[in-house]
Amino acid sequence: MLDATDAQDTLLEVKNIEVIYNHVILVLKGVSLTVPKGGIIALLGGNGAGKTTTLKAISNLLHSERGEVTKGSILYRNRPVADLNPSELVKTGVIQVMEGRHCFEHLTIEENLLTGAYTRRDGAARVQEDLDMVYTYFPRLKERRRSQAGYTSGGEQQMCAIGRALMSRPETILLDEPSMGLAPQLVEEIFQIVRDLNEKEGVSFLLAEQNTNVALKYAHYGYILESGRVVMDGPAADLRENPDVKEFYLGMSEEGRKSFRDVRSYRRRKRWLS
Ligand SMILES: Nc1ncnc2c1ncn2[C@@H]1O[C@H](COP(=O)(O)OP(=O)(O)OP(=O)(O)O)[C@@H](O)[C@H]1O
Repeated sequence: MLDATDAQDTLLEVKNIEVIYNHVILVLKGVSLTVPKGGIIALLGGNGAGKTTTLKAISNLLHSERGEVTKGSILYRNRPVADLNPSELVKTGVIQVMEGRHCFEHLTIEENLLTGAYTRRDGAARVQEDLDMVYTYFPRLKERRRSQAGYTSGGEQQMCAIGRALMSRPETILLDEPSMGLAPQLVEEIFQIVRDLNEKEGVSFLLAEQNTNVALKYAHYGYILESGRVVMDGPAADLRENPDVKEFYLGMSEEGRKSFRDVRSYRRRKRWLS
């Protein structure tokens, strides 16, 4: 079993980072996490917990949003990512799939996938091989390859966004909320593909998810963020069994499944107590 604390094969290390937007809004208040080689690591938490901000801090995308890392450090293979712009980061092996998919709507699925290969200089034949590899994992994309992306379903666009990221031959994919807006069966299908890519292609994932249930089913290790802080972390199997995680994030308790309303009032109680 992979352990996120196994320093030997560490790819990504986020060390105690603080992020401030617009010079005043403190959003991350000391977040640390590790992605080991070959890991699927889940970054969990509710709306506004700071998941997307953490991913953007890693891929150096905060500047365009007037955000900056004001404390701590982020290292990829022991190299500070602050020295790299997003395209250099892609060449280093890290790519982010943004929340909301962001396909080029007027391009076909295949044209979208090919845009993911723009940093590569290893020739058309290798790119074609990888396109075939993407179609092996996503047969739906093969069927829809001549369709304009804007006319494909939400699930197909999510697949397209992941497929496009794969075309850069990444070592690590930062995946922001892959389940967003998708039907449960499709969410499982996408997570199953994430697992396959991890096991067969060796791609590591850091995935931000509100859907704790599905994320902990497929991830090896999880970090739970609340109000910009990591409040809990551990192997996914342990988190799934943890009574607080069950209560607050899986909507279950010792007495059985709790309603969302119960959990909400419990959360309010927890806030008053803290
Ligand atoms: N560009 C920005 N300027 C100011 N505040 C921001 C900006 N982007 C995000 N925030 C604030 O930072 C906090 C964390 O947001 P973030 O998007 O990282 O959370 P999240 O965990 O990804 O939530 P969600 O699941 O809703 O996307 C929120 O309070 C949000 O309002």
